[in-house]
Amino acid sequence: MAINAKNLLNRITMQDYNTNTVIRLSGIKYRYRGGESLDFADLEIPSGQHTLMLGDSGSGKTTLLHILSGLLQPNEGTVQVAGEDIYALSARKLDAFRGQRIGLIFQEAHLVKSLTVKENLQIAQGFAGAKVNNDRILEVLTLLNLGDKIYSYPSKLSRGQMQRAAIARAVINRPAILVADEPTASLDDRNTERVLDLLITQAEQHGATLIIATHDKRVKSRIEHIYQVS
Ligand SMILES: Nc1ncnc2c1ncn2[C@@H]1O[C@H](COP(=O)(O)OP(=O)(O)OP(=O)(O)O)[C@@H](O)[C@H]1O
Repeated sequence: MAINAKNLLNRITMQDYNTNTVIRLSGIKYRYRGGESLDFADLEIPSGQHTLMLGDSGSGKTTLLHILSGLLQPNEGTVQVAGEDIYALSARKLDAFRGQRIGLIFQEAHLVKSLTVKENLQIAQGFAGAKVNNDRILEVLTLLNLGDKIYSYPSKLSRGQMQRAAIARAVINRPAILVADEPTASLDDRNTERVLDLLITQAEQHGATLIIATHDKRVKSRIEHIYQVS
């Protein structure tokens, strides 16, 4: 075949795409006990891309986030994250992998109530097998405007502060993938903008891949790529 600029470009683009894919889902099916099977379209997400998972309530967004985060093994299909077939890993290795590579933000903050904000971040560092790094904790909390809450217990935080503490915990280990489930649910427009700014800025600072699941139409204008869950 004659070598010309066009087919060279095609080859380079294809190779780049393949090596940069950070999440690859194929043939995924999940069935809750007694429920119908949820089937998901195949998905490839290039490293650093920001993706919105959009779908009606009950369509399976949370289920899919849990599957790609290593929390819920599908009945069928493969899940590759950063080149690893994650459900082929031992439970211990999968825990460490998740702690190092994936930052999760759930609908509820799920902070440990008996620990201060600082201690919650220290256990997140420990869970990923990293050494406790108090400088990093202060850096992240300051960035998220929570520096003065470092010794506070979760019960003393406002809803917005709790959510920012959950974002701090998700980004503390500079994960390659940041996953947020309905981060703007029940927030007013101003706070929705703030939370999205935080997530996008945090992801951009470390070139992280950002995945947000929502049925909040306000988020749509901020994220370029859409994966429809139906
Ligand atoms: N623990 C469970 N046991 C049984 N069925 C479940 C369970 N969790 C979810 N489901 C069902 O699986 C389907 C997908 O749920 P999922 O929470 O993934 O949807 P979602 O798109 O995230 O919804 P929402 O936008 O309301 O959060 C729904 O029909 C739901 O009822």
